Amino acid sequence: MIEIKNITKAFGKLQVLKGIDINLEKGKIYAFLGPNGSGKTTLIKTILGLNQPDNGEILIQNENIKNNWQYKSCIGYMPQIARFPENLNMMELLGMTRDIRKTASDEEKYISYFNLEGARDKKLKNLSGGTKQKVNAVLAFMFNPDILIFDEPSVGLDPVAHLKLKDLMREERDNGKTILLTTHILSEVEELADEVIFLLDGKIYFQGTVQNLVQTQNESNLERAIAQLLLQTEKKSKKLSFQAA
Ligand SMILES: Nc1ncnc2c1ncn2[C@@H]1O[C@H](COP(=O)(O)OP(=O)(O)OP(=O)(O)O)[C@@H](O)[C@H]1O
Repeated sequence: MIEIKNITKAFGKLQVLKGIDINLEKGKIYAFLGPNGSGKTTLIKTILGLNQPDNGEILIQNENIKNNWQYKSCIGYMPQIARFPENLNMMELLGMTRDIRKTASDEEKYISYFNLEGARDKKLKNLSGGTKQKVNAVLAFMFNPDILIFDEPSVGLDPVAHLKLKDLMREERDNGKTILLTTHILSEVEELADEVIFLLDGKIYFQGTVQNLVQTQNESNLERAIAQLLLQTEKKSKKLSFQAA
């Protein structure tokens, strides 16, 4: 479904992605993990065409995404922070998005699912942070895309909305969608992820199931396995800087 081949990306002197190779299949939820600044959002934005990679290529449904904007219609994206035209109300925003996309949409289903009835006529600038995130969720799901990308989706959501979002992700995975998720909430990873992709220092440091990760680190749970991974890499980088000195 998504083939990522040797992607590199630098911002000035900062080499953020140093050669990423992954194949992401249909019907799976992939959780991208890694410390702050490890390149998770940069990789996601590259898949979305919001960043141009310096090298490498990305194929979605067998088509190279370079200079090809049509592929974006098969992706639903829920960003970390909602940024909307503030003077529109929710229905105007959804209507405008529908007019641009010109494809069938099912916003009413998701307005009702996320309990957004009361937000219909309110200006977006006056909505709470969590309500804006729910509007973002409606935008991500309403066109029934084959690929769904969530960047820290639970930030600001109340527990009911968070549960509903997780249920919907599982349902869509079971419908054959490919789901990419970045999160720092490890319980979310344990509950949802079919595979974990751990980014470190611009590379993929681990790819496999949560169970694999826990076993390879010889730990009792995901939190401890991740801590163990980070400790190992800290030791490695200290050793390298000691050798270089
Ligand atoms: N447009 C940009 N211009 C310059 N530097 C950038 C840009 N976007 C990201 N970076 C830098 O690239 C690095 C990776 O950032 P990125 O947001 O991909 O990390 P992340 O793994 O998503 O982090 P977090 O867990 O904190 O969200 C950071 O050092 C960040 O400052």
